[in-house]
Amino acid sequence: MVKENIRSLYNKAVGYLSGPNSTGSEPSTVEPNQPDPIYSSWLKGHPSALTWFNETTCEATQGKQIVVFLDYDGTLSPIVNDPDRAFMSDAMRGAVREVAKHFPTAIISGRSRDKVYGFVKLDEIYYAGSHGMDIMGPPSHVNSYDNKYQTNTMDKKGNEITIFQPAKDYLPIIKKLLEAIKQITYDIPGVFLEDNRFCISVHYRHVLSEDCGDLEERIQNLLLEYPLFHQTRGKKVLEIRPSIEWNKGDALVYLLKTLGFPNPSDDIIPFYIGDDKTDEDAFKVLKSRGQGHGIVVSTSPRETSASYSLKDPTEVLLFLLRLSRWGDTLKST
Ligand SMILES: O=P(O)(O)OC[C@H]1O[C@H](O[C@H]2O[C@H](CO)[C@@H](O)[C@H](O)[C@H]2O)[C@H](O)[C@@H](O)[C@@H]1O
Repeated sequence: MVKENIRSLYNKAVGYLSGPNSTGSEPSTVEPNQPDPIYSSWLKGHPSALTWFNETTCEATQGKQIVVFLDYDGTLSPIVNDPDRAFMSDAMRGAVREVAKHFPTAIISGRSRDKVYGFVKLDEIYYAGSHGMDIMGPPSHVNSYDNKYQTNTMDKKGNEITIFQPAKDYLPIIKKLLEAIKQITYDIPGVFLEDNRFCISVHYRHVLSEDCGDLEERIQNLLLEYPLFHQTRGKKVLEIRPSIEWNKGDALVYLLKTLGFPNPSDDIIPFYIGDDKTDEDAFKVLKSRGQGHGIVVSTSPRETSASYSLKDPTEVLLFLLRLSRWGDTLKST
């Protein structure tokens, strides 16, 4: 039954990629007819994870624990104009669910944890919101983190979980900062503010290009009054966050520790798939630990610490389905 589900999801994704005359075999249309020479040369340094993750590489993972980390926007859902409508397809949800049946799986997003959960709606995975500053992970008995920021509790199903919020002390001031940002940006048409609990997103996708400089200047000036915060950038978004030494890479390490894999020498293969600048922190961690594989989602060449690439969420879907099929094979052997 599970195998049937995976096969039908996989065929659907392959059919989608191959177009209406699809034979159901691996899509040849994944490669454009006229490959861009710059992209092709970049691909040599960051090969497609779809090409690379074949039977031989799967075999090489045998005996090792695969752990899967996923970004949300631009990875599990396509980038869309309205941040409130970045829905995940049922096929993608099904694929993540299947992967999580075989391997510990976590989503690490810039969104608030509640918002990501609202899109993903899966109880069988872990979530880290606010760029990793709000983690819902496995029960942690690890002492190396400040217990002040760590709470052991139960999820809806009565399973033990740990909430880790290293920027907890900043909550009251973030609320104040959000109000201040509202006040200085209300007269710039197209600005959309998103409360990501421990971070604030200032979206400028719909702001006229001639107003963008002004918007950024106002934010910079305001941040002079809030020295405990700084601004980073995502896709058409300014992200305001507490200046603590914590990012998606730290969240990945935290989750690996609480999953029982504290050391770079542990026999595990973590995969991290993401499309944004903030995902680079996680790619760097994997690279420096010499553990697992970073997979960047990008249709164009870019500077990255990831080793492999996927073009878009549709290719992410195919990759996840392939991973879950491999998990199925492992189970039956
Ligand atoms: O870490 P992520 O899960 O990738 O979150 C990063 C930001 O993603 C969202 O914004 C981006 O996606 C929107 C929907 O596709 C798009 O409209 C926006 O322009 C993108 O920047 C999210 O809304 C932000 O709060 C996150 O910081």
